[in-house]
Amino acid sequence: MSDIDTEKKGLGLVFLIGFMGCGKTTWGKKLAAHTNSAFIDLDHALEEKAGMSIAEYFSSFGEEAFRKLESDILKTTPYAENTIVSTGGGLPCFFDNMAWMNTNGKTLYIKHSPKTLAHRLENSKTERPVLQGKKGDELVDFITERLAAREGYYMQARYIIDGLLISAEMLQETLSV
Ligand SMILES: Nc1ncnc2c1ncn2[C@@H]1O[C@H](COP(=O)(O)OP(=O)(O)O)[C@@H](O)[C@H]1O
Ligand SMILES: O=C(O)C1=C[C@@H](OP(=O)(O)O)[C@@H](O)[C@H](O)C1
Ligand SMILES: [Mg+2]
Repeated sequence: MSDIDTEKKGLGLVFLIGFMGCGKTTWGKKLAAHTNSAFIDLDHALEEKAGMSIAEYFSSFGEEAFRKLESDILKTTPYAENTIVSTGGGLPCFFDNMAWMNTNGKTLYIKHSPKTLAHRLENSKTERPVLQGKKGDELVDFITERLAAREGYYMQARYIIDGLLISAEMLQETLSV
């Protein structure tokens, strides 16, 4: 298929997955702009529906309720034909969410090392209650452990890319195959 065909057809429904700080939100926005696709960040959709921030939701209702609502929003959001969806880092690892995304769209895992993720997360302004304010070596150790537990889900993605090599063009090319 030529580039022109791909541009006309669009990328379809794409789910970006991976650990907190890997760049799902950042690159989801950029890829959507680059390919004239709609953009949805599921964390943002959840905050809109709940009428509060994720941090507030966690402290009011706990993680179990958060995971149920997150899964519900994933499956009930009306997606336009060409939409880039940035998921929350834990979403693929609960219920049948990963299988659901693979059935309904193309999944792409943005893979990074714990050290890079820790560096990004320490400098990010987004509140992430799962991290409980951890920093330095404690944060690296936490990510190493949590990533090992989650990677079996992430690796079920249809496409897996090295996050250090990412660009909007590279994402578009990968997802067009
Ligand atoms: N090359 C890069 N790509 C994406 N994010 C980067 C990059 N370099 C630094 N960052 C920072 O890393 C963080 C990525 O956060 P975000 O896009 O919210 O990730 P996620 O949605 O996967 O948690 C942001 O604070 C961003 O500024
Ligand atoms: O990994 C996780 O458990 C979470 C990741 C967050 O999204 P990002 O991956 O966009 O930070 C958000 O869904 C929530 O704070 C929980
Ligand atoms: Mg995000």
